[in-house]
Amino acid sequence: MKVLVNLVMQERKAVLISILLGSIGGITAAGLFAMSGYIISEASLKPPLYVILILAACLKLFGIAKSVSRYFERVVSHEGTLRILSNIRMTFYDQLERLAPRIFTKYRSGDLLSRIVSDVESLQNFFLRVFYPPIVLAIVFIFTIFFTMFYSVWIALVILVSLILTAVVIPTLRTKRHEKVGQHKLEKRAALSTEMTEVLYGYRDLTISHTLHEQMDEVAAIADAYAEEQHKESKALIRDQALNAFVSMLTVASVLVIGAYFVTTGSLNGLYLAMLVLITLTVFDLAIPMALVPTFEKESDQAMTRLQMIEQEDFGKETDVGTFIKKQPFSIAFQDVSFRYEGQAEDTLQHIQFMALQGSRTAIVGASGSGKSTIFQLMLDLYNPTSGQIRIAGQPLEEIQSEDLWKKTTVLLQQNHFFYGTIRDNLRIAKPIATDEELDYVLKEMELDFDLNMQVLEHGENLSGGEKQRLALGRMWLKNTSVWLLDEPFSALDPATTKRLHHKLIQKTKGKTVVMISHRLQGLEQMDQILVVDEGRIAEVGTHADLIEQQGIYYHLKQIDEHVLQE
Ligand SMILES: Nc1ncnc2c1ncn2[C@@H]1O[C@H](COP(=O)(O)OP(=O)(O)OP(=O)(O)O)[C@@H](O)[C@H]1O
Repeated sequence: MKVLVNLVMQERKAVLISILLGSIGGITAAGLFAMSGYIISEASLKPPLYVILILAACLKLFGIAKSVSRYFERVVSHEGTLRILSNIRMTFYDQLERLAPRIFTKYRSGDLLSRIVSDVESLQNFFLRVFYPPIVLAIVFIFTIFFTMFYSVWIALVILVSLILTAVVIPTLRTKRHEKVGQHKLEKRAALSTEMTEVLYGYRDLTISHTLHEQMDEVAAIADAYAEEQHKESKALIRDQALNAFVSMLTVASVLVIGAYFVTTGSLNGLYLAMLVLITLTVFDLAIPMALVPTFEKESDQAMTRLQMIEQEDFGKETDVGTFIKKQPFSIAFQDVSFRYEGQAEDTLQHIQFMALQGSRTAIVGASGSGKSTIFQLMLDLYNPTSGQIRIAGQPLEEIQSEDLWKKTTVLLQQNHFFYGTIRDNLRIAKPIATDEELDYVLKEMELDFDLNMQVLEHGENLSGGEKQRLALGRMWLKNTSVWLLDEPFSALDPATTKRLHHKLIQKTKGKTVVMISHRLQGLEQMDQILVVDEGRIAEVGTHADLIEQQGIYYHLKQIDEHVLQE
């Protein structure tokens, strides 16, 4: 709640103008109806024409003032809300960006989508319906009560008591129930978004495996549950509004009865009765939406809490502290590093110890599942070691800002994302200022015969596996920092292309620190050291020649590799 108020108060000017215009709108509306009541009564007494004319002119004035102030109140408050939402989105996006590579270990993408779209969207009600309308209502009521007191203290008292009932007592009594309904609705909405995202991602696989219908049934069940929560909420809202409307009507009736009684006793001039009844009717019309305040307040609060959960999530690293990596290219050292994935019974990596010297080339090889990519992820600070230490340029990794590390490394992962757009857009991710000549050169280096304007479909759907890999390598060519980390850069390429690109890679990375994971064992003769990983341990270390001479795991893997190639 405090956070929400702070966010709204960043738009102080919009808040003040909305309150001012809202109050003018409310008071002029009350004035308009009061004046109408008065004219009706006055007209029955057949006053001179000029009196009617003056009153009618005032009526018009009130009408115009009411419409103009209402219009600008809406404009200012909605513009303010849009700015507030935009600030929230930016803040949330900054948090996501900071946590992005690690966040998927704890959150599913559909849930994140729901937070960034629906939860942020829910917050618009906070300013528009929760924050300033009650202040406007209070101002209009104070004005009305003082105005009414001038004619009858008792009628003013009736209005005051009814106001407390509609604006405070009834909403407070119902807050508890709304809390549950709102919470369930947000949870169901997040679940629906999560399941829908999964189905969209896996649509093709589900269709091929004939399980789409079952999956869609599950989604439909969640959608029904969400619709039910929405239905429950709508019912509660309507009930509350109806209750407020009932109290309002009761108040109007009371004012009429009490007023009529005072007219008969002579303590109220009958000329003012219609005016008092109509002013009461108008101001209570403004009070009816107050029934919705607790619901929207709770919903905003819960949505904000869901957004904040991510900010408060402990991903095991303070990314905003630490010094910068100054040395280029830098060395990477693992000192007795062990690592266990959350929820796993055993360590995936055990006592990993090695040093990739600055400007040297290291290859990590080993069987599938031996832990090569995990070493990589630790190196990139995507996970923290369970024990031991990783040092970058001699500094402990935990003291280095992840973003600084990522900025200074050229990283190729096994899976790379391609965006809907052109080849140019997809390459420029690595270097936004790259010229077309530069991009064309990179495409040529990657042996890709693409036009820069060629359309890339979502997830690179219209590219082959090898094309995607070369396009991703092209990004590396463009980024070209002094440290390269490559996870299976040629796994989707044929041996001949692999050989040519491997050669180019060696040329391109001269004098840089290179760590490359490789399944296949071609071209590792140029590596300064090869680490052979076996079941989470480093089983062998040495150059190609050393390891061949040792006739250990590497030697055997190499023999199998060559055998496979010959086949
Ligand atoms: N996020 C994760 N949570 C739990 N276990 C994981 C996770 N990622 C990988 N593992 C497990 O850790 C082990 C090592 O995986 P890793 O991806 O490091 O192997 P790899 O040597 O790179 O394999 P490949 O050559 O097939 O890519 C595997 O048994 C894998 O199942």
